[in-house]
Parts: sequence; C-alpha cells; structure tokens
Amino acid sequence: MNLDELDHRLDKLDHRPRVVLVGPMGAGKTTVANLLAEAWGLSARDTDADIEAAEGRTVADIFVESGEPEFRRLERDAVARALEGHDGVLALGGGAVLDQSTRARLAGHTVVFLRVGLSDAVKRVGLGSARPLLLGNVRGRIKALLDERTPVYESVATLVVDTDGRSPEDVAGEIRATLADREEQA
Ligand SMILES: Nc1ncnc2c1ncn2[C@@H]1O[C@H](COP(=O)(O)OP(=O)(O)OP(=O)(O)O)[C@@H](O)[C@H]1O
Ligand SMILES: O=C(O)C1=C[C@@H](O)[C@@H](O)[C@H](O)C1
Ligand SMILES: [Mg+2]
Repeated sequence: MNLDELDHRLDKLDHRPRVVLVGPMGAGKTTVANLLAEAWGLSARDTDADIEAAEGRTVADIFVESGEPEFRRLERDAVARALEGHDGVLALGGGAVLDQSTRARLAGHTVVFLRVGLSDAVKRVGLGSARPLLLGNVRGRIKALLDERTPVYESVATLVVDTDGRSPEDVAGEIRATLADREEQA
C-alpha cells in the first residue's frame, strides 16, 4: 500500500460514526441519536433527514411521487455516504437494513438495535401520515414490519437495547454505559 492509499484509509477510519442506530419506526432512533450526540459532544445525523435535504421534499412525498424503489436507492446512497463521512451518531431509516449492500457496509461498525414492541411502537408513531408505509392500518402494518424485520435488525446489531416502557434518556444512558464497559474491557 502506498502513502496515498494509507492516508485514504486512515481518513475513512477517522470519519466512522461513533455508533449507528437501527430499528423500526417508533423505536426512537432519531430521539436517542440526538441524546447520545449531546452527551458525547458530537453531532447527530439521520439518513431520512439527509435524503429530505438533498431532494428538497419529504420522505412521504418521495414515496408518493417517485415510489419506494427510488426511495430505497436514495437511502442506500445516503447511508453509504454517512458511514464514510460522519464521525458522530448516525440514525438510519427504519428500512435501510433491508438492502444487502447496506448490511455488508455495516460490518465492523458499532450498531445498536433499538427494540420496540407492537404496542409501544403504535403509541409512539401515532396516526400521522409522515410514515408512508403505515398508511391505512398502522397497527397491522407495524406488526408485519416487526415480524419481517426483527431478524434483520438482530443480524446487523452488535448491541440490542429494549426500549418498551423506558424513556429515551434511560435508553441513551444504557447505550453509553454498555459501550463504555466494552471499551474498558477491550
Ligand atoms: N423510549 C421512548 N419512550 C417514549 N417515547 C419515545 C421513546 N423514544 C422515542 N419516543 C417518541 O416516539 C416518537 C418516535 O420517535 P423517533 O422519531 O425518534 O423514532 P424513529 O425510530 O426515528 O422512527 P422513524 O424510523 O420513523 O424515523 C417521537 O415522538 C419520540 O419522542
Ligand atoms: O421502516 C421504513 O421502511 C421506513 C422508516 C422511516 O425511517 C423512513 O425511512 C420511511 O418512512 C420508511
Ligand atoms: Mg427517525
């Protein structure tokens, strides 16, 4: 490896997210990412927000106007960019891990799966239309997504944290404590 290649590799290492949060809608990824970033003095980034900023339209509008496959393509690229260019806390969209290349990219990262059960997820997402995959039958859609995706979240996670009945602050506190313990032992 020549010096340029080495620099490039080191540069990439410097810009790894401190932690990547995955999990279903309502798990609290965006909320907990902000709490962790604040506690660590880092910035929080969210791939849904990145996509909305780049496209100048909401996730819901992208689904309606361009369809889910186009959203997933934008999401795959947004995740790849954030994994290489963000050294803070990164929240992924709820369905990002469905993409095989995204799952491969997550290998070697600290990935936290925020687990949430059906009843807490339904309470948290409410009945709004900001989440296009839930339109029509929020409870039924969330149940189907949880059943289908839980094994996928588990497969990429290096830490699983239960969030049911807990405050976002409590969840963020557990993540900080567990990661600090692991670092001490490493
Ligand atoms: N542990 C928690 N307990 C109670 N409410 C929570 C908890 N975590 C998040 N919430 C609330 O649930 C709602 C959804 O949280 P948030 O937007 O962070 O979820 P998300 O995982 O980012 O969802 P999405 O995948 O749709 O972006 C917010 O109103 C948030 O305040
Ligand atoms: O779970 C999902 O598939 C989604 C979750 C949200 O974060 C958004 O990325 C979008 O609403 C799709
Ligand atoms: Mg979110």
